[in-house]
Amino acid sequence: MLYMIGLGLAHESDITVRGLAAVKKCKRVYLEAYTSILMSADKSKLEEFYGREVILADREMVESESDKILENADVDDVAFLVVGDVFGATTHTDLVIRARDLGIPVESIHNASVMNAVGACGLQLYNFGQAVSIVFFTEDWRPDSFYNKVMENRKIGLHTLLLLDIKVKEPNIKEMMRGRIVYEPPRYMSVATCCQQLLEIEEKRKEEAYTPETPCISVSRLGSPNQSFKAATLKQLAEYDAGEPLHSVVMLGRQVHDLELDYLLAFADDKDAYRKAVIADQEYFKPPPPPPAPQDIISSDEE
Ligand SMILES: C[S@@+](CC[C@H](N)C(=O)[O-])C[C@H]1O[C@@H](n2cnc3c(N)ncnc32)[C@H](O)[C@@H]1O
Repeated sequence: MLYMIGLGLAHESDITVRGLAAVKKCKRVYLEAYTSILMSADKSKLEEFYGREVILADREMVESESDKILENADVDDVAFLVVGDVFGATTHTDLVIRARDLGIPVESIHNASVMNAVGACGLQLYNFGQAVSIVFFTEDWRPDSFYNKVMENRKIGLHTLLLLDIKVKEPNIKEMMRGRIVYEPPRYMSVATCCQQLLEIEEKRKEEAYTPETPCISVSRLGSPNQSFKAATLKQLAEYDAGEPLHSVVMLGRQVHDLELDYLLAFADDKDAYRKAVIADQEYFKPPPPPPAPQDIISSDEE
């Protein structure tokens, strides 16, 4: 059996009771170690907690050497651990498809994901549109495909969850050209970098999917003891230090319920200014008023 197990967001003890029971009986335990990090527990802490060896599975192993992970999984139990939920943002459906093709039974054991825990900022999950990923810009690669999705969300008034790039175990390109594999230190995109990149793309596209005054929320270290939120405009968050990783950003849509706003104001330094920014933002993509009902149209003869 291949067990796909979500670890939750921060602590080794965030794994579910059923997940832990499965890990303990598995012959091999892999930890997917490139799309997210368990903020309050490293490999050795996990090994101590599970009483089992944990094998780190980097991108290369999961994407190109999945046979290693799936070896004998038709007769032995193998666990594949994913920070957050197994199907939250990073889906790992490829691995499940390959297991199915090999006749290996698969069982998923779910957990909290950034995709649902973000509700802790006070916005209704029902009012979120498409989530987008923001990747680190390089000198010659500054992708803006997220922009159209944000525009689509904002046109129908929905909030956007922006998930930020993380780079673990990235080879240094210059060293690679010299034929040596040297890995860069891990990098996690900050709220400030994300917002600066967003501002740069708006400056380039000028279609007003959002503006520097658009209200946003900085979300850091969700689910950990030092989880924090900051409600501010995009421009303000471009200068904001959100502390240790992991970070995400939420950009508000026009549909903000009074209760959502009340909740958010607790995270704003200047509550009055933030309320004004939210109200002003509701003018963007505002739908035209509905046409009058036929009985309300008074003809000029009747007047
Ligand atoms: C590709 S997603 C992986 C999501 C994970 N599988 C899950 O279900 O939560 C990773 C990105 O989500 C965001 N993220 C994940 N956990 C977070 C947390 N605890 N606090 C803030 N952002 C988080 C960060 O932007 C991070 O780079």
